[in-house]
Amino acid sequence: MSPIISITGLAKTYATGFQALKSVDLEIEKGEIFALLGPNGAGKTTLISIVCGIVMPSEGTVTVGGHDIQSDFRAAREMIGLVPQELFTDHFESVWASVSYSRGLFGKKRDDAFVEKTLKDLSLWDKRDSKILTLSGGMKRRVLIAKALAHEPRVLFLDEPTAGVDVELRRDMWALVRKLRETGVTIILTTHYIEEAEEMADRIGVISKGEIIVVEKKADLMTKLGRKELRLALQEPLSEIPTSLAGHQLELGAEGSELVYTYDAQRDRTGITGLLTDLAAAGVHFRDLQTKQSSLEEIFVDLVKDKR
Ligand SMILES: Nc1ncnc2c1ncn2[C@@H]1O[C@H](COP(=O)(O)OP(=O)(O)OP(=O)(O)O)[C@@H](O)[C@H]1O
Repeated sequence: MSPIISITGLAKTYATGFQALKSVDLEIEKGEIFALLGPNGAGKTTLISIVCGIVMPSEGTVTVGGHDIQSDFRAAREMIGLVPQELFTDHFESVWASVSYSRGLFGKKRDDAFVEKTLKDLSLWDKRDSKILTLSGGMKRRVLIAKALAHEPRVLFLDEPTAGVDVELRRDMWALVRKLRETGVTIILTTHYIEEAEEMADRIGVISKGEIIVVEKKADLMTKLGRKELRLALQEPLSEIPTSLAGHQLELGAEGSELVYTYDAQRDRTGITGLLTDLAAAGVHFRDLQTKQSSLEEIFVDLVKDKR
């Protein structure tokens, strides 16, 4: 697949002297959902803001659909819709006026049918004449998305799209993002909610202290970096791990009634067969077992911790 966004050697030092981004290279593929994960202050908003032309880069280049964001700003910006974290200024406008205005800002021809379709897709049609200030928080977020989509962008940035929204609205937003992707829109979202990245993303980039430390397909990230655990529920609790089992990666859990074996599922030899043989020889019997793959959250915490 060809990249729709190419970022090369991107760096940003703010006027305070703070270096928020350090030589970031990243390609976003056409039609994917890309999640950018990172702790507070990692540089997510700075990165998005540069691509959207809100913040000037200190070094490096960015192209969107082949257009350089500096030398060919208008063409690059026209391809992008941005759903910011912050809410509105146009409280006294109606939903319809606000969304139509956003379209006009990009010099697009008036197209009432398109605005109508966008509002309908976002379940905002009934609210088209309502003033924005009368809407609930969830509805306001939908309006932000409608405004970002009003000029028919090919790339949509969502900065923390579901921060502070309830579970139901979060699910609605996820469904909506998927629907948008089906129409060929490329989606880049930043999120603190690992669950969101796990649920939504095709690929995940992890940013920490201004550097992209990992970019992987979600499934690869989970198998490559994830570890598996084998939990054995013991017939008799143990007070300590028998010395004959010291060669295995074991821990005692659940007050001695469980043995937890951690292994790398990618390796040819997981060591499970040897472990089971040694357990039998040590007279340790179990009544049940289960395996668990580490979650994206555990992987993320490990990655970011290593970086500190
Ligand atoms: N205009 C600015 N001037 C100086 N420093 C800034 C400016 N904007 C952001 N920073 C700093 O740059 C760093 C990265 O900020 P950024 O907003 O990009 O992080 P983030 O990953 O989006 O974090 P969050 O999830 O908290 O929004 C932070 O330490 C922030 O304080």
